[in-house]
Amino acid sequence: MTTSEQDRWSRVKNRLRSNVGEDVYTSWFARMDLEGVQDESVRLSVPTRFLKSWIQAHYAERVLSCWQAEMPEVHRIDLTVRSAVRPVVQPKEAPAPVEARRAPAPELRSTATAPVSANHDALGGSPLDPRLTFASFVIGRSNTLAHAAARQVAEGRRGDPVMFNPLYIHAGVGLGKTHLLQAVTWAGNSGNERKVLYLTAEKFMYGFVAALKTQTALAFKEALRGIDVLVIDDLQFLQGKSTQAEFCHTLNALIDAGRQVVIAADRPPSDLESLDDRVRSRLAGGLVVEMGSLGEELRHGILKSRVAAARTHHATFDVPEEVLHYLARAITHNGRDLEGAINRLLAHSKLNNQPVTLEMAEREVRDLIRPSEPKRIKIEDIQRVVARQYNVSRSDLLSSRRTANVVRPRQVAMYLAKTLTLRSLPEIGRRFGGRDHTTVLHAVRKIEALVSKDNALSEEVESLKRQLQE
Ligand SMILES: Nc1ncnc2c1ncn2[C@@H]1O[C@H](COP(=O)(O)OP(=O)(O)OP(=O)(O)O)[C@@H](O)[C@H]1O
Repeated sequence: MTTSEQDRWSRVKNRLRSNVGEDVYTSWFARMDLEGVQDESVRLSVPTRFLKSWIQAHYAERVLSCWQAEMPEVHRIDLTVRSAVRPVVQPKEAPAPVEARRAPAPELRSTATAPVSANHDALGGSPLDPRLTFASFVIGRSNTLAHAAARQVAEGRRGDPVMFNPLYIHAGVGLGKTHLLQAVTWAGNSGNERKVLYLTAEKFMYGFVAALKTQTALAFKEALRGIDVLVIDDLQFLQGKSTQAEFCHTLNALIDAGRQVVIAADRPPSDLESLDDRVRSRLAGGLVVEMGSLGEELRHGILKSRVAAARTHHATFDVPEEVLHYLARAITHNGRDLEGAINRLLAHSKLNNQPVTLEMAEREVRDLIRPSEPKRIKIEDIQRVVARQYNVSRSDLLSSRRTANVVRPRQVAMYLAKTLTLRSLPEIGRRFGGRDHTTVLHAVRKIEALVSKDNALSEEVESLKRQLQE
């Protein structure tokens, strides 16, 4: 490549960087090379097929226009996968020991077909519950999309194009994240064709720390990257700079190598405040799906499926329809309480040798219902729900930005914090990026005045309240 071509390429890259932003640039373009320019076409290369198809699908136009800004005569970009155009040159020096020669994160293509069982087994995924499968997962309005995406991932075969990567599922406590992730793991592993590894973020963290201590970190990383589908649960618990850096490498390496990553957390990527910006943007770059609260119909379905599961071991156990309806209406909190209720009815009817009745159910699950206790709403929940409704991030709400699309949602969130929680104005101010209590008071008054005359806003606020109180 001539010096002038190199200079031009640097300028195009700079344009691209400012066009797409630093995060996107680093994730997708940092390893794109110029192979040559001929007449009207430019040849670029990337190290993996996945990068190629992603850039073609999402950024082809922008890459072309950045080139055209430098060279108007360019009308075509040919993007190739590097190994196909530039054979890897073996180093001349004496061969390094095998461990040291292992490829770092970006060159993981070489592990694509490597046998991984030994290391994979050594990795030891987190334990799986045999009951948490697709067969026992009940589909309802709030989880249809998450279920469909998870199924699609589970049914993929080695070598299939990966449609959304990572698949990121978030939901509140007990709404079925672990169930869905373990279902993906069971189903993915059942064909024995792919290696699917399920890890909680804590296990990932401790596995890495333990590996570092026993000097096996390299083998651990290799093993981790040698699997086809990595499933990570409870990502909100991932902490520590070096673990996060390792997680980021693993994520990039797997995604670039066309392997699937599935993640669950209790909040969207933008709210994982302890994670580095680059990781967050990479997480948000796949498919992010929220599972909402369990509606009554879904709760009823879950109860039914729990009873059916119990009956496989206790054939005489039965729960009348009216009891199921009562429980589905009364236990609104989460899936774990539904499971607990059925377990109690089962224990009670077995131990006392009595059939389940409505009266027995009311007595046995009383503490799971807490009818008079209003749900305690947290300021973070308000911020999360408001941010989602207005399509801004939670950090926007806490920031000092004063654009209209952020100011109004922030005022609504402050108003809800004042009306739905017992927090004082100064406390609310502190929780909204360290604002003064007079700012909160102004927001509360403003929204109070507006809802009395603006029907649309009043409906929005009511809908937010319903979502928070559900
Ligand atoms: N759609 C569903 N179908 C069947 N069971 C469900 C469903 N949603 C939740 N459950 C059940 O509710 C219980 C809690 O679900 P799970 O452990 O998956 O929640 P989670 O979202 O991972 O919670 P946490 O945030 O506490 O980890 C489990 O027993 C699970 O089987």
